[in-house]
Amino acid sequence: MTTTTVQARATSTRGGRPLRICVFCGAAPSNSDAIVHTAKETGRLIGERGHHLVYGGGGSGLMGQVAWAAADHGASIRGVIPHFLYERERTIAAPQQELQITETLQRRKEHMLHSSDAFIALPGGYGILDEIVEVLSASYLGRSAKPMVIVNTEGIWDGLIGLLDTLTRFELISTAEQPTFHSVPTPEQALSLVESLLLARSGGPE
Ligand SMILES: CC(C)=CCNc1ncnc2c1ncn2[C@@H]1O[C@H](COP(=O)(O)O)[C@@H](O)[C@H]1O
Repeated sequence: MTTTTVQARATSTRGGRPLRICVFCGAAPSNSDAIVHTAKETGRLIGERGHHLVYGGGGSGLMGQVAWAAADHGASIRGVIPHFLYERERTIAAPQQELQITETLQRRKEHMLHSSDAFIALPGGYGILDEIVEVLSASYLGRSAKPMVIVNTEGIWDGLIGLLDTLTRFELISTAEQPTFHSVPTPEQALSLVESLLLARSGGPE
């Protein structure tokens, strides 16, 4: 499938407007070239495929890499950042974007959940862990049907996936309400999966 075809099909899934793809990614830079590459690739693909990036609003670390790559490839961007993190995560410049400053971290997550069509989680720290669990629990509790795809570069989410399996095995998580999330090795696969999932449910829940 060519990039052009994907873009045309993907944008048609939400009444002709770009897909709003929320990328969760760390504020730290990481010491792994593979992880940095994943961040840049994700931004590049979002721009090249004509999508709209929603992200944490910072210029630092992997977040900044995603945002700059997306901007360099023509994406429109919305950054969502709590007031108290603005100084810390904007010491390194971020690209041109529509900036939403929230009162709290909780409001940031609510805003991201509400204003995105799908979520892609990249490597990150406590913040990303918190954001992944937020989307999973919204799905588990039936409050969101939006797809989430985890990019498992360097196998960093293997532990989390194993933990969820363990909780399920001990029947601490109900299998009936299993939240749907997908784990893939590359940004290319993440974007293609998000596009096909949204295309399949075109006209489904916003
Ligand atoms: C699961 C857990 C103990 C969470 C507590 N800690 C946090 N909760 C929510 N957002 C955070 C937390 N720590 C950092 N963040 C923010 O989430 C974004 C990604 O952070 P991180 O690099 O994954 O870190 C950054 O904007 C960061 O400032």
